Amino acid sequence: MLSLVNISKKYKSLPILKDINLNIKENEKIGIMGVNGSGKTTLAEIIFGVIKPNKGKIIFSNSNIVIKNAVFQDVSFDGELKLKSIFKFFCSALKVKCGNKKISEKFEKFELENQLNLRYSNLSGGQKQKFKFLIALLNNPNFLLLDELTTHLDYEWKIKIVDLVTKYLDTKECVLLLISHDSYEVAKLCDRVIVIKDNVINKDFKLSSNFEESLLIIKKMVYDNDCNN
Ligand SMILES: Nc1ncnc2c1ncn2[C@@H]1O[C@H](COP(=O)(O)OP(=O)(O)OP(=O)(O)O)[C@@H](O)[C@H]1O
Repeated sequence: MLSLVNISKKYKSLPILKDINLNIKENEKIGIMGVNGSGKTTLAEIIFGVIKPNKGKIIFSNSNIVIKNAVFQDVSFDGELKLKSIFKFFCSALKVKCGNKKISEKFEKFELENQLNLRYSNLSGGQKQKFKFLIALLNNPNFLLLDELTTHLDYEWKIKIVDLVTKYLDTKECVLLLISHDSYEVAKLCDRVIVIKDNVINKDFKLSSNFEESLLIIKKMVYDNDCNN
């Protein structure tokens, strides 16, 4: 569906990514892992066209229309705006019909109905994360990037959000790129993992359809834990 060919990125003279080659197939769910500052978000921003690489190209080999949506960890909305206004703005921009009843239903699903008329700046970190995810699903994307999806969420909401993503992915042909430090969500949501280290894709491996097995594979491959010991 999409190929990265010899992608390199530097900030000033500091290399972040060097000659990255990556093929992403239809419907793949890829976890992008690696230590802080290894270049995960940079790679995702290049794929999403937010920033340009210094070298290399991206080839889309699918004629289907790709609706790419993303939840970036640092992207925010105007804090003065109320959630309902932001939501309506996106409905209109994305040409999604949403009356008041539909809006209430969507907000209730994420337990944000009491925040509908609050300003974005008044939300907690977890509520902001849920709201960004709600917006990201508005137009049924078939290419979804989630950057540290559950970072600000408590345990209960982490499980719920992973569940909501799973349900969404079950009903839709969709590529998922999940940037994460969290083995639980990667094992739950992904079928393949790439690890960025020393500016390159250092590991690229498949996960199992069994969650427990996937957790063990991640522990072994990412954290170099020999699970038999
Ligand atoms: N606009 C920028 N200008 C200069 N350096 C940048 C810029 N954006 C990112 N970097 C640097 O690029 C490197 C990779 O950053 P990136 O955000 O891609 O890492 P990451 O793997 O997503 O990290 P984390 O897990 O902490 O979110 C970091 O050293 C960061 O400081």
